[in-house]
Amino acid sequence: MTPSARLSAAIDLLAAMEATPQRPADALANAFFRERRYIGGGDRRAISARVWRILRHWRRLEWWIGRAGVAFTPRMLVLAMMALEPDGKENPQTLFTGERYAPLSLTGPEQALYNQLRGQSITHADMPRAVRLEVPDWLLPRLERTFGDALEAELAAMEGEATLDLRVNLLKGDRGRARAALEAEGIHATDTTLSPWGLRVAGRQPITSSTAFREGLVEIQDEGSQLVVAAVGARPGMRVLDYCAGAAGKTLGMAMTMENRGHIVACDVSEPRLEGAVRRLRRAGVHNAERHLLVTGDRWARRRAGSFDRVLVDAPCTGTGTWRRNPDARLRLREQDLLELTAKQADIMDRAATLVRPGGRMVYATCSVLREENSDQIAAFLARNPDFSLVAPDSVHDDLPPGLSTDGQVSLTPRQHHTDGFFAAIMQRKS
Ligand SMILES: C[S@@+](CC[C@H](N)C(=O)[O-])C[C@H]1O[C@@H](n2cnc3c(N)ncnc32)[C@H](O)[C@@H]1O
Repeated sequence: MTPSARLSAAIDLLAAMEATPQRPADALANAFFRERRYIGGGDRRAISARVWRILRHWRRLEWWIGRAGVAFTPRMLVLAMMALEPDGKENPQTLFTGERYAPLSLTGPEQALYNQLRGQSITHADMPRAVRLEVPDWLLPRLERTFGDALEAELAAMEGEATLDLRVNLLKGDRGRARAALEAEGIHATDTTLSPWGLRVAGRQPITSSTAFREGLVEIQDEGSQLVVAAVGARPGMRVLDYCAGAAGKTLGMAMTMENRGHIVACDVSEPRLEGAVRRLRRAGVHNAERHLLVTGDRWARRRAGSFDRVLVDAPCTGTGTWRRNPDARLRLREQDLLELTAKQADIMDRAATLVRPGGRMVYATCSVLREENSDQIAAFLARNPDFSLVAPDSVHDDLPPGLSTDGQVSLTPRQHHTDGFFAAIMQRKS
């Protein structure tokens, strides 16, 4: 594709996002490219890179467009980003040509916007703090409560691009073997510093078509997510429950630390998500897992009360820890969502707790950085359930690196740990 045609496709993708603002950008982009199979891998990456860069700067671009008093359109967004790029080398005149596959020529107001913004810095002193930090107004006080003086630095790190991490599946081989297998296919990876099973891949690489991935030797999983698996400490012979298993991302990790021995149940209320687990479990060579769809008034849970050594609650959450991957999620998040999610998290935790055996452990985790979903939830749960208490990671079976948690709670952030934002709390039921 020519640079103009790529630009045109980026404008079309932004228009699709504007038309359905409640749909996640990555799902929209997947559908967009599926309908345009003629767009090759390199073009797709270039188009997505432009769109994701705009998503990361959305509130500031919106502010500049509003200040200029022009209509807020995908073309204006693209132009504003071009004008405000610190080392912007693109010339809109040569891209908006109106020729075949290129965007139409610039209108007067579009050219005026570009001229007005060119050479300015994207962040302006008059911007409200929430605009400058690219967060919804209602969320700013909550983020201030979480991060205090470190807020700006933490949010700056959350604006960066996420790393591409893999978990080596010890059921199939070790880190050295996985590194070598990937290297043989031109994929350079280095050991992660916190997860004992992680590899970090340099740049964007087509992992899913590699032999190591197809044979189940590696799985794509953020290092933070791997550390949640480590916090559970699932061991061979245990009975383990992954209560919000989704497509089994963490079930796979726990089956690995259980060395395929004992029994693990992956539960969820979503049938399609659990369905997604089947292929992954098979590829990873997991033999000790069962799936169970949770339904209202489930007798399955009642019959298994107090029977699991480990229960993981990987709760549905705002996903504020994954903004590096999904910058559009910031724009979609509403206060009502947070209120509904915190009520749901408390309910799920109470239900899951009934399944823990005396002396067993429940690990509550989210990929959120908000206290409301993390330490506040734990404090409220412990007040409601006095037979549970926080415990430090197991010193005998410890996959968590030292120093990450002393009180049984782990808070990871992109700035401090170079992972997604994750929270995990380890709680033990009285014997
Ligand atoms: C954060 S996701 C889980 C991700 C998954 N553990 C992984 O590692 O890939 C949260 C999951 O909770 C599920 N969920 C929502 N409400 C639930 C409920 N009441 N009980 C159990 N699971 C629930 C959702 O369907 C979703 O799959």
